[in-house]
Amino acid sequence: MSGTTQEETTELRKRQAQFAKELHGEDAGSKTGLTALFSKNKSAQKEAVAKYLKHWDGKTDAEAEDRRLEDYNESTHSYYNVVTDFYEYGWGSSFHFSRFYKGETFFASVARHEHYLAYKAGIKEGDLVLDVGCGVGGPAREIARFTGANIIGLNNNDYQIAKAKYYSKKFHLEDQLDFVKGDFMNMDFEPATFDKVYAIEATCHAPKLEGVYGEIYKVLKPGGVFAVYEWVMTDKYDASNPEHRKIAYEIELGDGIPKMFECDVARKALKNVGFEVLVDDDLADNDDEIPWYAPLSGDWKYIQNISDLSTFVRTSYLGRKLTNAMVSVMERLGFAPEGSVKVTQALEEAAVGLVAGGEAKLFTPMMLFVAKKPLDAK
Ligand SMILES: CC(C)=CCC[C@@H](C)[C@H]1CC[C@H]2C3=C(CC[C@]12C)[C@@]1(C)CC[C@H](O)C[C@@H]1CC3
Ligand SMILES: C[S@@+](CC[C@H](N)C(=O)[O-])C[C@H]1O[C@@H](n2cnc3c(N)ncnc32)[C@H](O)[C@@H]1O
Repeated sequence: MSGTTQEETTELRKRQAQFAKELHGEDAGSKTGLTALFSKNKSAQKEAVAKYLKHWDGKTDAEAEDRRLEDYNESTHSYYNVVTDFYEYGWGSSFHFSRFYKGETFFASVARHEHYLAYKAGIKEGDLVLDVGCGVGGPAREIARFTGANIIGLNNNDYQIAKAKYYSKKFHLEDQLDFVKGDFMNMDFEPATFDKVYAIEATCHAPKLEGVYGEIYKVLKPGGVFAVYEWVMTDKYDASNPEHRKIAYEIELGDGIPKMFECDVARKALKNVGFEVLVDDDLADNDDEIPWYAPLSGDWKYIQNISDLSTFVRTSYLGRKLTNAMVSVMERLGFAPEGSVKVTQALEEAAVGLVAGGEAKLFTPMMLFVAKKPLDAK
């Protein structure tokens, strides 16, 4: 975190890149989903799962929380090393939630959620844009096509960067897109580089929101805009209520988040680093007939379209049990690496916590903030 020297950062990056090669192989980009899972280096996968789960021992006291916050970089890196194949298998290449219109397909709603953020940020052709925590580049590809902007994706996970690069070549978007390795708590870009910055369901992995928002503020040009879909606990959340804390812990554990912050913490952090907040809107706080957590809810009444069936089969409660059983057999037979079942169990906790948090409106994955760096900022 803070106090890390340049040598330590370079050393950490080298180690993570080497480990990624060992775990996923040289041609990491080309294999997807469970096919990729079955071709992992088995001992490296076991190590990656252990590295991720070492901080998740059920403890929610301040000391346990501090350990998770301190180790956020390695811990998140390990989390995405082990979940990326499952995410792609179950959800596609955009790792975020979205609102659903009646009759709209799953993938149309995911794309619309991305277009909406681009529209709110005012991203236009020729802009230089930073995507903070870009995953395997699903949103960057969609927003590049939608707006004509040039986008750099920043990510601390080598496997996801390799995949994002592979896809941008495959879809002939290399002229508009680039993907770079880096920690969003300590960015390497020159100050005042970008016209716009966006982040989709990524900055919640930060140990301190002022840290990541401060870096974004620094790399934005004066007058530039930052738009974010933030994961936060809502004003209904009460950390002293054990039921509420249990839900927050399930979300933290299953989603690789050191600590879920409350909405007001995010709001204040934006202001503290110098932003002028233009939009402050929880997009999940509505009466949508089909809630954002519908695919995970297991309620078949939410299937809108025949083309959604394959997604729903993978994401619903029954579908997840089926995947878990399949992975369990494959692990026992030695086809899937040791630890794969533990990963499906952690993801199950995520799904349960997210649906419970969504139903009770204790949690939102789409707290939309649009914030501006003042024109006269230094
Ligand atoms: C972790 C953050 C900040 C965002 C990711 C949001 C979502 C894309 C994921 C949250 C829980 C994930 C699960 C799956 C896909 C991606 C998420 C919805 C699965 C459906 C993938 C297939 C597995 O068998 C079950 C997973 C349940 C959780
Ligand atoms: C849930 S995924 C969202 C990815 C992408 N925004 C999308 O919607 O598809 C969160 C992303 O944040 C990245 N991330 C987490 N912590 C990071 C850090 N400290 N620095 C850079 N990227 C980080 C992860 O590697 C992952 O790609």
